[in-house]
Amino acid sequence: MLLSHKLNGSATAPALAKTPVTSPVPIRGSSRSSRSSVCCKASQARALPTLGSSILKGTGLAGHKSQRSVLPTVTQASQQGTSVEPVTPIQADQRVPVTIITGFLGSGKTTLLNSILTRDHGKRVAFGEIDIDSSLVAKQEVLEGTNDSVMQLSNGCLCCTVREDLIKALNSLHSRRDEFDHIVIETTGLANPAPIISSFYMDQELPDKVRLDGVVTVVDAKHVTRHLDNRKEGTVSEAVEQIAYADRILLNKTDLVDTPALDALEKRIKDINVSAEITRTTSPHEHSHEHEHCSECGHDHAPGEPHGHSHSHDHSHEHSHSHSHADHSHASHSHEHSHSHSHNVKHDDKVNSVAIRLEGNMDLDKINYSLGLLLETRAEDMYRIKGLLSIHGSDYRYVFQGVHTIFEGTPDRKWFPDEKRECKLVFIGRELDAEAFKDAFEHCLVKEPAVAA
Ligand SMILES: Nc1nc2c(ncn2[C@@H]2O[C@H](COP(=O)(O)OP(=O)(O)OP(=O)(O)O)[C@@H](O)[C@H]2O)c(=O)[nH]1
Repeated sequence: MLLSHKLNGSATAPALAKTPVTSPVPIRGSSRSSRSSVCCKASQARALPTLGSSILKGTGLAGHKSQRSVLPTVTQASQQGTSVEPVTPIQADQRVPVTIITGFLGSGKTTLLNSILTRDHGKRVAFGEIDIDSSLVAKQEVLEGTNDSVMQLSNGCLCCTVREDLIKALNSLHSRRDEFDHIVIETTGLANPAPIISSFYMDQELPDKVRLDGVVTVVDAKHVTRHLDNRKEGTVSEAVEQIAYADRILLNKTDLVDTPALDALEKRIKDINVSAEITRTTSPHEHSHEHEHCSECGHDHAPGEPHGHSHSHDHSHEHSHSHSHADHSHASHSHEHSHSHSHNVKHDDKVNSVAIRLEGNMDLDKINYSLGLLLETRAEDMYRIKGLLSIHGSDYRYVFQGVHTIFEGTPDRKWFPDEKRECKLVFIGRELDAEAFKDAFEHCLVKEPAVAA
């Protein structure tokens, strides 16, 4: 349902409120992604898209413009001897920011959203809910003061249906953009938010109207360990994927978990996604502990009430439950072991993060080549990439981000005269080898001539 609400307060997705700027894009593109390649089974099975991270200060680009390889645009600019400066002046981004809220069943998305929508933060929010798992996807749009209702979807290719419907809804909302400041989309269902995120980049016009501001994942601190561990051989659990795509993570229901367990959980989350900011939350829920929602059986239970299934809400029991998964360690154990961010992820989540920070300037051709190669060869494993680059010969910082085959980058602001020139890159994906990544990107640095003694 899409509703316009007067948002009060600032509990909104914190990733949202940045002041964006926009500019054209010397660095942009996506590896050979095409609509067909990101559609249907391919996109459902994996997930593709996303961005909206706060490092990207609004771009004039998006998927449809980024269907080209990441290489030619930049290389061309460089070879022609042209600078990599922005082509037109950086200007304020007028597009409507959209936040996607995702999270496992019962994690507290709706409760949090309700609190966002009723607090006094002076923003008007249009809110939409999309069920990405149901075989029948239905959606309604209702704007405050009106009763315009809207779209009922039929069965069909789910990701196409979701995408087409979302694109229509957002386009239609945009025509009334004076009525709200921000759009929030809550995803329901188990799946990862990939088809929704990709919608922002697959349409021709949408990227000029709305910008994906961020993906917020609500994590149920009480039950997430089980969800993280619950995966079929050779696959990644949906809970892991939801964490991997996040720009911001709300670790919710902290009232039900003790601090050491929360600390261990945060560590496990950071092993998956090192760049998302984690905020611990306790939602103002109606029936608190008396009736805790059970995400496993879908019902609310009073404390001590039999669940009719194996898990208990008692901490010690939950620990033993998790240990019963033979190939996983429990989150609470993770702090006892030293962790590697490369292959040996203790929990066998397979999804890990590599964060690289390098002082100095990058050679445009080399970084372009390296990123292009990565997109060519590891696109399916690459859930998200984000970065801030200092490019040799440019006064501008460059920010980029990508999801699987979709990639976009743009000049940000000028480096301050006394600012240290450095590059930061974050990769979140399956089985990423930190050392190999570091080596590859170190080679992109411009070697400064040795200073004579
Ligand atoms: N103890 C506790 N319960 C919470 C908290 N946040 C939400 N709940 C409860 O958890 C249950 C599920 O919350 P919802 O907001 O409906 O979760 P959801 O993610 O929207 O659920 P789905 O739409 O089914 O995926 C409700 O019974 C809430 O009252 C919290 O911080 N602490």
